Amino acid sequence: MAENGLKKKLNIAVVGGGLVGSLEALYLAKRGHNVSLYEYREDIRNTPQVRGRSINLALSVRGRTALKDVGLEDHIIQNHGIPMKARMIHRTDGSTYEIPYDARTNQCIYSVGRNYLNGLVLKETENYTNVEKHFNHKLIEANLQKGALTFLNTDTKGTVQVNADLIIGADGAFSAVRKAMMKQPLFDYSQKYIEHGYLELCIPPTEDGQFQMPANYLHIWPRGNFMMIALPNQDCSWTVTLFMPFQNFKAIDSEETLLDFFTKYFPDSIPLIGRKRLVEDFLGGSPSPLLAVKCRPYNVADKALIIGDAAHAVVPFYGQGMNAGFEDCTLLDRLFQYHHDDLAKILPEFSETRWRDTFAISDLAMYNYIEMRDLVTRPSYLVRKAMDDFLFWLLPGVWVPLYNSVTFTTMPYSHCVKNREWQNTVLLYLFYFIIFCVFVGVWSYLR
Ligand SMILES: Cc1cc2nc3c(=O)[nH]c(=O)nc-3n(C[C@H](O)[C@H](O)[C@H](O)COP(=O)(O)OP(=O)(O)OC[C@H]3O[C@@H](n4cnc5c(N)ncnc54)[C@H](O)[C@@H]3O)c2cc1C
Ligand SMILES: Cc1cnn(-c2ccc(OCc3ccccc3)c(C(=O)O)c2)c1-c1ccc(Cl)c(F)c1
Repeated sequence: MAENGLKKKLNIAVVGGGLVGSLEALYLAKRGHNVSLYEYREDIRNTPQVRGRSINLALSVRGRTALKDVGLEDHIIQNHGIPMKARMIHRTDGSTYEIPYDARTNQCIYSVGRNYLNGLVLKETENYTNVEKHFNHKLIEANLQKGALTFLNTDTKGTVQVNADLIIGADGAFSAVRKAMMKQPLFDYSQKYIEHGYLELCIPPTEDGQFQMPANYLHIWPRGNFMMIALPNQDCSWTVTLFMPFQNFKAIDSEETLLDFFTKYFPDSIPLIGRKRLVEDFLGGSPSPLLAVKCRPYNVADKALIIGDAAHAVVPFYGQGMNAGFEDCTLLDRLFQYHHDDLAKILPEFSETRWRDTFAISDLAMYNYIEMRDLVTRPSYLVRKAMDDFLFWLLPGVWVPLYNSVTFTTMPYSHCVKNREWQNTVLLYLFYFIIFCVFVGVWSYLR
């Protein structure tokens, strides 16, 4: 707050015009600050889909809450997002069965196009004269304490010096802003590449432009150490993502080994993708790596902050990365409101209150990745899921399964984990009680 009691207009540089950076620029613009958004790539509204980034994503409640704040939720839900009300599990014999997310309240997640959503948010910033967007600007140097940034203009090959009251790094998993933060004392950082990579394939629409599979489902082919999913697109195609260890990708190096593999594990997908298209896209592509990043704190004094994948890149096995990054923007906006734009209070409080939840979703996603291999084959998982679903039906306000609390509520991620631990304890005692009753019953019968 300025001395005269009026709100001080901050000059804020947002580095990264991806999903989270463009949303954060919009949030800050709505607060009246002067925002300069710097993006390495060209304006995605003028370029085709970037390979090596998922083409569509699952949007759930946390992401929707952010979009509602900036007035874009209704547009996305009514005009673009495709509701997925259940999982459609595909067995190896090609048969399928569905598991609703929540039959009682028709909860669903939405499949949204990455480029469409990013472009929509960028377009919305054009309604604010206090937002400048600079594409083809790559951050190459940062003095965070001084609020000084140096960009390479990849068009002119010249450099651009920028000074800002606040630097927000939303420049993704390989963040240059985070790299500058790592020079700060007491900055903790860890990263992990998992052994799995991912490759995207496409199930095209039928000749008359319809979906080849039931549309309102998240299709999952769980196969132990690898799994495949498909999310629907607006053009009635499907973006199929195969997650598999790199060594397995490497072993599939010919049309014959490819078709043998798909015939064994995903036979129903071959006619859907098309043999020719499958061979071309699989052998013509290469799997992308999956990286998890954990770090803290997210701020440097009242000068700089990292959000989104720059702060907490997670493996995609919970469909929460973008949702978590959007939630960063929501929580940051609440702090701006509460502390009247006082960065000396906002930034440290964001770091201190957020890291437990981002660590929790990172661990949950990694847990899902590890557990998924056994989940669908291990009887104990299936029993647990059945008990979860029954108790959720019996006590909906009390017993919320882990996936539902993460995906369909804004319960802090760390509370979702605590909630699960409480449920595990209850089920364990319930299991012991059942064993005890069986024992007493058998003992009484045999007496
Ligand atoms: C296979 C896969 C599936 C996924 N599925 C889902 C899902 O279903 N649901 C979900 O919620 N999340 C999902 N995610 C995660 C989601 O994609 C990310 O969490 C999200 O894109 C993070 O957004 P971001 O803006 O923080 O980072 P990014 O999307 O990586 O954007 C960072 C931006 O910064 C720019 N940039 C980078 N370096 C610089 C620099 N030096 N100077 C200037 N600009 C720079 C980049 O060009 C980019 O535009 C998935 C991820 C993967 C890999
Ligand atoms: C993109 C996105 C959005 N949500 N989810 C998701 C995650 C976990 C889930 O449950 C654990 C489970 C999944 C698969 C098999 C058994 C249990 C469920 C579910 O239950 O529907 C849904 C994903 C996703 C992302 C990657 C893979 Cl590989 C995947 F399968 C799903």
